[in-house]
Formats: sequence, C-alpha cells, structure tokens
Amino acid sequence: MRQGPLLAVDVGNTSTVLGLTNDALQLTHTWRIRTNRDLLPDDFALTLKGLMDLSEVATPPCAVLSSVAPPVGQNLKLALERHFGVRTFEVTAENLHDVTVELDDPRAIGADRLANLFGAERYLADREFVIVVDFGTSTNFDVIGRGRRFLGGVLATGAQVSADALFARAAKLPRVNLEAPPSALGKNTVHALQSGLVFGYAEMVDGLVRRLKTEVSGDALAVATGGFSRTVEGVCREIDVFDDTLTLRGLVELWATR
Ligand SMILES: Nc1ncnc2c1ncn2[C@@H]1O[C@H](COP(=O)(O)OP(=O)(O)O)[C@@H](O)[C@H]1O
Ligand SMILES: CC(C)(COP(=O)(O)O)[C@@H](O)C(=O)NCCC(=O)O
Ligand SMILES: [K+]
Repeated sequence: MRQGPLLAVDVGNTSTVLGLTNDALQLTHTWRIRTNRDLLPDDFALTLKGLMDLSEVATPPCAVLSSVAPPVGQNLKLALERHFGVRTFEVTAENLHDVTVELDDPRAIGADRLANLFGAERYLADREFVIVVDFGTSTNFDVIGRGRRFLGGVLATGAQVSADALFARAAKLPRVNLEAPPSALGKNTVHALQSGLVFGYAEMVDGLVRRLKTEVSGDALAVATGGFSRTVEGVCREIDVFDDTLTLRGLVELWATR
C-alpha cells in the first residue's frame, strides 16, 4: 500500500474541494474554494501556496485529481507540477483498469463519480450495493456494486440550479435561502418557496432512491455527500448515511490502490 502525505483535489462545477492526508493517508486538512474557469496555472499556484501557508503545512510530493470542469483540472495539474514538483494522478476511466463502468460509453463518466465509487467501497462490506447521492451543481446518483462495478445512475438538476432558474423567470419571487421551512404548508412567500425547493427536492431524491433500490433488487445503502447534503439531512427519509468527505476519501483510496 502506498504512503502519504497526499493532496486530493475534486474540481466540481461550483466548488473545488481539496484535502491533505498524513503519512497514513488519513485526511488532516480540507479546504473548499470556488471553481473559477478563468484562472491560469500561476493563479492556482498562488491559491495553493496560500492554503498551505494558512494551514502551516508543506506541499506533499503527490496528488490525485478529479475534474469535471475543464480547463480547471488541467491548469491545476500544471500548477502542481511546475511550481511544486507534485506528481499528479488524474482520474479517468481509461486510467482505472480494475473498474467496470457499465455505461454505453464508459469514457463519458464524470471523474467525480469514479472517485465516489472508491469512496463507497467501505460501505459495501455488509451491503450488495451502495447508492451515492452527490448533491452538487447536478445531483448525481451513482449506483456502485462490489468488485468495483459502476452500474449507472441518475443525473438530476441540482437544488441551487433549479432555484436559480425559478428566481430568474418569476419577477415577484424573492431569492430565498435553501433551508427547510417550519412546515410544508407555507403561510408566506418565503416559506412556500422553501417548501417547494427543499421539501420538494427531498421528495424527488427519496423517490429516485426508492426506484433505484427496487431496480437493483438487492440490499442497497444510500449515502449522501456534496455541498447541499447537509441541508437535506433529517429531511430526506431514504438516505441512510451522510458522509461529507466521501469523494475526497474516495480519491485517496483510488490513489492508494494504483
Ligand atoms: N459548505 C456548504 N454548505 C451548504 N451548502 C453548500 C456548501 N457548499 C456548497 N453548497 C451548496 O451546494 C451546491 C453545490 O455543491 P458543490 O458540492 O459545491 O457542487 P459541485 O460538486 O458541483 O462543485 C450549491 O447549491 C451550493 O449552494
Ligand atoms: C454530472 C456532473 C456534471 C456532476 O458534476 P458536479 O455537479 O459535481 O459539478 C459530472 O459528473 C459530469 O460532467 N459527468 C459527465 C457525464 C456522466 O457522468 O455521465
Ligand atoms: K462534486
């Protein structure tokens, strides 16, 4: 088994999440920054140096990176290699020969979903399937089976994206925070909107998890992760576990088994 320290980076369409491990490959630091497609390699070098200096840690010799927002992934990789001499492993389906991606075109899979496959493995010990629900810009449902099988899943509009679409089209609706209101029955515009946007969203997620559990017809555990997952904790009834660092730890596991 390979040894740390290691930097794990997951570039999503909204946020870039970074994690640093110790020698034993346990996460000791995590950071979340805005994904900005305009930044160049030298900009990223400054950001990375800033984060490391703020936390008083050294840049590790190796990194693992998943990106679904080109060219951010490429520019970050260049920054890591040029400025810090960090050897960077980039996650793609072609790089992972021990993973079976059961999609029509396996190369089309998002790198974050491959990281989630590895993050799900620790939950597979006593279950046949894990459904990772990753609440990001899009809400992904990634269905994972034992033996590193990616069975497929669902891509749904993210909660913030659907809220933004509604605010943009309805002149009299205020922008509200995406948080659960006191009851489903709203007595004012804000609570009524929050009911639809949070409870309505949670019902959509619960319904899809139920459908997926029926379709795989095996024992399945649903695990939530991603920026919006904390908001639906206690609201979604079909989600069994909340795991904020599933994707980052998945990246670490993935790298460790190369
Ligand atoms: N720390 C946070 N706490 C609560 N909500 C968050 C947080 N970070 C992101 N979000 C919300 O989660 C959604 C995006 O999730 P994120 O994981 O950043 O997406 P992506 O993986 O696409 O980059 C947005 O709706 C955003 O408002
Ligand atoms: C579905 C996604 C946009 C999710 O990205 P995110 O919401 O995390 O920014 C990303 O995984 C992606 O671009 N996937 C490619 C298509 C696929 O996985 O089938
Ligand atoms: K993500």
